[in-house]
Amino acid sequence: ILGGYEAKPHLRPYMASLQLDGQHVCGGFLIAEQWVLSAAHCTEETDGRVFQVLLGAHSLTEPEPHKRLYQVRAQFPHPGSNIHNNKDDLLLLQLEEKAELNAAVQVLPFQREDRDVAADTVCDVAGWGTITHSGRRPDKLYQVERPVISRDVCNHRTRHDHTITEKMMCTDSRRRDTCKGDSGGPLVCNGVAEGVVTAGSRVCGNYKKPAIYTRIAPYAAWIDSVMASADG
Ligand SMILES: NCc1cccc(Nc2n[nH]c3ncnc(Nc4cccc(O)c4)c23)c1
Repeated sequence: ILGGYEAKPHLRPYMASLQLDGQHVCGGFLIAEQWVLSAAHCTEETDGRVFQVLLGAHSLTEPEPHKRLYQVRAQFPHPGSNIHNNKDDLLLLQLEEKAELNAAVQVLPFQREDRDVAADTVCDVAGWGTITHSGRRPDKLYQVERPVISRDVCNHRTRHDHTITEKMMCTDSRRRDTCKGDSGGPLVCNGVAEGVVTAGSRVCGNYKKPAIYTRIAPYAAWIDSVMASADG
């Protein structure tokens, strides 16, 4: 998160850190007791290894009462996701067991009504992604508020040049923005998860490249079908 500030500990009890060998790789969030939603692109440099999911955390390193690392039983990237574009950039992770819910571990509802969030709506996004252009990684969760920008503005030739589909949305990226390691985290508007951070052009903090999110509502049926079909 660039241009943001340290979050209040455990006020975002749905936040997940997707880790490999104890290293934060991507964000994610709890959508059901045994399920975390994130971004498919997060599996790109993992050469087939399965994530571990840290829940109940504010600090990535310090001991905290409700912090717990969960094993992942299975990972389900959206079948339409691919490395060449941002389409269908969603990843469902089934935890090895149901997460123990408490003050620091809670589920976040996601939007099921497929209607665009109005431009200028101020939403918030949090993550353990880099907090400087030089790539400094925080130990604590950071957050930032960002206004939604219309798809027409985001698709302008000088911005994302008509690559933003009706299953994506954008927020202004002037100075305050998402960055490396924030992918997979939720864009929360009025207490509901409306989008999932996708890296897009990977640029951070440049107003000419607004932040891009996969809208969740268009994928509600896919999410429900994967959760219903998986065992347990
Ligand atoms: N703002 C959109 C967005 C959301 C999520 C991730 C991303 N960026 C990135 N995702 N993956 C990456 N691998 C390497 N570098 C990256 N961006 C980067 C790093 C240092 C300085 C800088 O200006 C940009 C990214 C960008």
